[in-house]
Amino acid sequence: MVSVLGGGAFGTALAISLAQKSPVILWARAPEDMAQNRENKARLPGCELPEAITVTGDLALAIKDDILLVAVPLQSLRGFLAGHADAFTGKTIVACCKGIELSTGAGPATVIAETIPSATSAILTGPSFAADIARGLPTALTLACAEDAAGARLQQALTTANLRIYRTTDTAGAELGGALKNVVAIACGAAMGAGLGESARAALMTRGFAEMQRFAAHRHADPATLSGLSGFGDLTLTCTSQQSRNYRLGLALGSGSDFDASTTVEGAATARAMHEVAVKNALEMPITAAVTGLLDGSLDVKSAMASLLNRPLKEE
Ligand SMILES: NC(=O)c1ccc[n+]([C@@H]2O[C@H](COP(=O)([O-])OP(=O)(O)OC[C@H]3O[C@@H](n4cnc5c(N)ncnc54)[C@H](O)[C@@H]3O)[C@@H](O)[C@H]2O)c1
Ligand SMILES: O=P(O)(O)OC[C@H](O)CO
Repeated sequence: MVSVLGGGAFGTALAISLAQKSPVILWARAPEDMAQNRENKARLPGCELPEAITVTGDLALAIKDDILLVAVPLQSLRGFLAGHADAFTGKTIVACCKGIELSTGAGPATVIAETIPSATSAILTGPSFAADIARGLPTALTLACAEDAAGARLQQALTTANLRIYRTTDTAGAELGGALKNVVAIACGAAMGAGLGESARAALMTRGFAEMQRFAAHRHADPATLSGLSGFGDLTLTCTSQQSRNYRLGLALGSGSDFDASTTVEGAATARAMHEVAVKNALEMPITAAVTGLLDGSLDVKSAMASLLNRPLKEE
């Protein structure tokens, strides 16, 4: 059996998807409302929880299963795993989060390997909105696991009628694609929010993709992974849809409107983390630098765009 740890939008959607095949335990920090109303009103309203889902706040019960999908935000992943390290020993842990740690520059597969070395670690990533998965709309994701046999087992276990899963052993590429596309989505939202137009967005997506490839090469990821669902696929979705929280944060920054600070926006911390790694390693990441400036208030969108346009001309 599979357990899902994390009762936010994505954890709930994955549990709903898996419940088509078998019973699922969904662990949440505050399970009461979901358990009582059979709906995650706070994060995924309008999606009924099937009977096959047991909602619990008892982590020991959830961790009994062998396959554990962990859907907490990336910046919380290390603390969450380390806080229950004994219980996670020897398990198969699939990180369902996207980002790079601010304190270390590590992605989710590395965080699992460092905190629970005895675990088999994997990542589930790619273009998908929780609401689409929960509604049973067709979706394709990437499962990355360095051990191919374990990856194949997970691929089988997590595939459902509407959720098609591809697999790779390139965990570095999969974790970077999912993390970095969020930063580009903030940039695209900001450009659209400031009224700079769709041509500007296309330029940011393309040059943002070049930054993703550069960063991934620095981490020895396979360039082909970046061209797949977890990279190009998720970049396309996130930079073009108002369902994306990263894109919506960008829209708010660009248009000067308010944004609910309690929203999970992985790209904000990831932009800062990437920028630090880029500066330290002399990687050219001007869009990431511009997003970092927008987030800390040192740049506005028009001057950020001007700084990108005024860079020395170069070959593509
Ligand atoms: N929502 C989507 O459409 C979607 C799709 C694909 C991937 N993701 C990824 O899933 C991850 C989670 O996002 P989400 O959409 O579920 O966010 P969310 O804000 O809806 O939920 C986050 C959940 O994590 C819990 N949480 C936070 N810190 C915790 C901790 N220390 N211990 C235990 N629980 C903790 C919160 O209580 C909350 O229930 C992110 O990395 C996101 O990029 C989300
Ligand atoms: O709402 P976002 O911006 O976190 O995007 C959700 C998923 O990552 C899209 O694949």
